[in-house]
Amino acid sequence: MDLILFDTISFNELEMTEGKKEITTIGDIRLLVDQFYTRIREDQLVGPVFDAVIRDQWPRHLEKMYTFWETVLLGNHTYFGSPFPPHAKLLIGAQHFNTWLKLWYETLDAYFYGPLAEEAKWRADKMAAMFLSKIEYYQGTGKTPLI
Ligand code: HEM
Repeated sequence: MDLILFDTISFNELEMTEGKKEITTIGDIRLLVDQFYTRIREDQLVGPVFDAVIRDQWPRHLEKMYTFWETVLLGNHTYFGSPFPPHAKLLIGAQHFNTWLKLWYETLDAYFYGPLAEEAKWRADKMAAMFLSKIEYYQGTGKTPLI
């Protein structure tokens, strides 16, 4: 009986991590970011919002996002921007952020497991909530964001 239980647990753990890896290198960050924005661009709700701003500058945007997530997850400080301002005047709300987060979680779960994969979800959750609350504030008051 014990043996059967042990086998079941091992099998489940194997299935959860099979073909996946922990996030450890800039190559992992690039894979994550590339796969995520491929999903973003294919999405009918959020894809057009990105494309309207980024147009033919996707390589530049992806390079910036590699540095952002490399800084957040690997602690190599290569991103020196201000994340919020490009979002301040976008006509987006809770539904857009929910879709963004769903695609982010799906991409992470498709390729990665482990503490940094979970941290990537946690960080994105917090930033999405912060962005949304600032956007709603600016949309409600008509004020211009300072930072
Ligand atoms: C539906 C939700 C979102 C939309 C539509 C969106 C859209 C955009 C757009 C249009 C840009 C500017 C790209 C450019 O000018 O090249 C941008 C930049 C960026 N976004 Fe988002 N974004 C969303 C959510 C998020 C979230 C949740 C995060 C953080 C986890 C994030 C992090 C960033 C960062 C770091 C930049 C670069 C800022 C800089 O110029 O330094 N975005 N985003």
